[in-house]
Amino acid sequence: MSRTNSGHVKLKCLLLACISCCLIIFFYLQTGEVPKINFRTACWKPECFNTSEGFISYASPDHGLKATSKVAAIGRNGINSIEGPTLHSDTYTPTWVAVVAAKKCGSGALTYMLNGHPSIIYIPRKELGIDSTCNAKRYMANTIREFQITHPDPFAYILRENQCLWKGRAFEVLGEMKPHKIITMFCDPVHRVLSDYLQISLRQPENFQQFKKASLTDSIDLALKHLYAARKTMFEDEFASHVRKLAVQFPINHVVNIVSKGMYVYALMEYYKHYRKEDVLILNGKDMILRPWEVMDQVQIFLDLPERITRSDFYKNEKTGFYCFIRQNMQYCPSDEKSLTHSNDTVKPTLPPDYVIKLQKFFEPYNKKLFNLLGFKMDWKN
Ligand SMILES: Nc1ncnc2c1ncn2[C@@H]1O[C@H](COP(=O)(O)OS(=O)(=O)O)[C@@H](OP(=O)(O)O)[C@H]1O
Repeated sequence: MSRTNSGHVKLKCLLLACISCCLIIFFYLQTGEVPKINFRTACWKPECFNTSEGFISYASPDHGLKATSKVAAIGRNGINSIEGPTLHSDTYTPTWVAVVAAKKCGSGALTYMLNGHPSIIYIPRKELGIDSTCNAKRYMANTIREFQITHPDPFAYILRENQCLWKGRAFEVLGEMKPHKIITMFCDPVHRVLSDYLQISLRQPENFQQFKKASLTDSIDLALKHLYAARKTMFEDEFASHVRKLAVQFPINHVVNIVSKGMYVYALMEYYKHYRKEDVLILNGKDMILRPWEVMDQVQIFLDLPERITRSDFYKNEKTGFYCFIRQNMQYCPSDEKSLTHSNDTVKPTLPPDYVIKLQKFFEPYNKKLFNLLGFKMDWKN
């Protein structure tokens, strides 16, 4: 072999090695798994790179799951086209659902009640023993696999991870373990400010220290000042991403967050980049308080589950004003201390009327954008 020829061969090898490294890094970033190259079935044609059944197979432990097989045809909402692990047979796999609701909009009651459905398993995050499931990709993927083995029967697994609402790409890192469907819940952003402030000041005093004991109205003023100034100096896209970052990068107790977390449109926009609209269910927190059985119905239809939770599973607790859920051996009936802003017989804090107006004015354009994106309005009036 001539010197030039061997030089070319070396160069080609080097190039091939570089491409392989890039692919491995890309794959790792996407899935959190180190890919194992199966040379026997390797396909180096460009079209192979577009399919999940190309030359890469998973090196993760085999729990009896076929990592690359297709999700079977289940449900009328089209999840049959989603790639995912198949359990035990090629014809059935449970639906993975992530509840990512706006903080203080009623997702606690929602998930608890849904857990009363015989075909739903709600997995509390504390059971997973991690702080956040948005980015703990390897851990999440393994835990989900294990749950699928220990609970092979139920139709849907629900995980509540409200922190992920502001990280629209959050679940992408889970790769094939990404939830199939998303349930979110929004409520009146004006009332949410009060609810959030009280939650931090009364229930999380350790976080409240850092609020520097700003009063509710001082906190709102500071937050509005920041957000109006940012809006003025930034382009729309830049501002949207700034709002998303506030919720994620600023500490939980940052005053700006009590207002910015009500600008739901900027959270939802990101979700729609990663999920089809029909795979995202938007619920109204107000319905959860007034007609929880209707919310349950929406979820049952969305997940294509048999209607097991009905109106007769609810009764009103006149003392708290909330509906309680009772079904077989499950009961959810929060005491009047659970709610920080609602109760029928104790005086709860309210927002001063001038602050209601200030906040309504601030949220108006963002609510409008949200309703345009949704194609329907949410009634948040009391
Ligand atoms: N049935 C029932 N029982 C109790 N509470 C109910 C119920 N339905 C909705 N809500 C409203 O849920 C609000 C708390 O929301 P979250 O559970 O999402 O809070 S958190 O984000 O998990 O901290 C909570 O807000 P506050 O009343 O402002 O505390 C409730 O109004």
